[in-house]
Amino acid sequence: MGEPQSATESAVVGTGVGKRYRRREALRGCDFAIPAGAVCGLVGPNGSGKSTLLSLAAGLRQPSEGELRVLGLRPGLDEELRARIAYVAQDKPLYPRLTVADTLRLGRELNPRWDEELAAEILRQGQLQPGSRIGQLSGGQRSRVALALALGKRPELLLLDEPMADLDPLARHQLMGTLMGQAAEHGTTVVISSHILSELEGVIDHLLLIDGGRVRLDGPVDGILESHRLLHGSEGLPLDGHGVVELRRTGRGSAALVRPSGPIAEGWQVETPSLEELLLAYLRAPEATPTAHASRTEAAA
Ligand SMILES: Nc1ncnc2c1ncn2[C@@H]1O[C@H](COP(=O)(O)OP(=O)(O)OP(=O)(O)O)[C@@H](O)[C@H]1O
Repeated sequence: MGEPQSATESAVVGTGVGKRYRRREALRGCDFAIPAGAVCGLVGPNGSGKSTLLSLAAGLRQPSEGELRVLGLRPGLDEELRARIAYVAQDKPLYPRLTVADTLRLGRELNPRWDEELAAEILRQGQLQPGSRIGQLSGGQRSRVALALALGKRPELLLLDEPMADLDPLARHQLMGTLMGQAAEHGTTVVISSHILSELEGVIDHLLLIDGGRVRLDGPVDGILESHRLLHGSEGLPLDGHGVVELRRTGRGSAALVRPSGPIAEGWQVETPSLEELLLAYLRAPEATPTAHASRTEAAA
């Protein structure tokens, strides 16, 4: 078994990763590095390639081009990796005929580092009956079982594909708290895809934004926010020389998200964007200049 990754190493590294499904190109030329111990938000519009990227990292598929390393190994090819990562797919595949208790027993039998107490607690919080069949649970209840299995495994890397999408707000809040507590306690790297941007604020410390199968942003959240400014002002104020991610009209004038390259012209009201404001601007402006590499470099500087 390989050595655990130190905090300075990367847990997931993509180099020119591409994935093609027959004629459709889902990912192209993706370069990124998610540090070990990070909680990484994987964000992008529908069909941008998030699930594809997670399934590659989980070793369920192989890249069509480039290289992907997970905990220093090749997912799907290096067998030992299977025990060290947990993957919760978007459709939460579980055995519908098994009961909740059978499912937990399977987790216990298959995973040497199984944390029974944690898995059982997650199920108890959702008031799930051990004798209930998986096939008769609601979508949110199945998500809870899938998360109990994944967390109970005590993985070094947790890959979560929209894990909270069908949970009610209270359950989401509670499970996110459990997830973050466990990640902090055990130094688990978490990669979580989500469309609920407010859910990621204050939770993730690394951002991977993909759009149209390409990486647009990859870096520490603090550094990315710090390298952008949100501007409000009257229409026609100059933005010369700055990298403009988005410029739009508002009821009272103009708003812009920019990557400043020097002093900002007088008249603009200047703020550092929140994570949600930054992500919304990028998602609204899909054709903006690709900035992935520059962001990472600046954020690291
Ligand atoms: N098994 C498949 N066969 C063919 N094309 C696929 C397959 N899975 C995904 N795709 C295509 O690859 C692209 C990326 O899909 P993917 O599911 O990775 O996106 P996503 O960002 O996870 O989307 P969403 O936010 O809707 O879940 C899409 O154009 C999709 O139609």
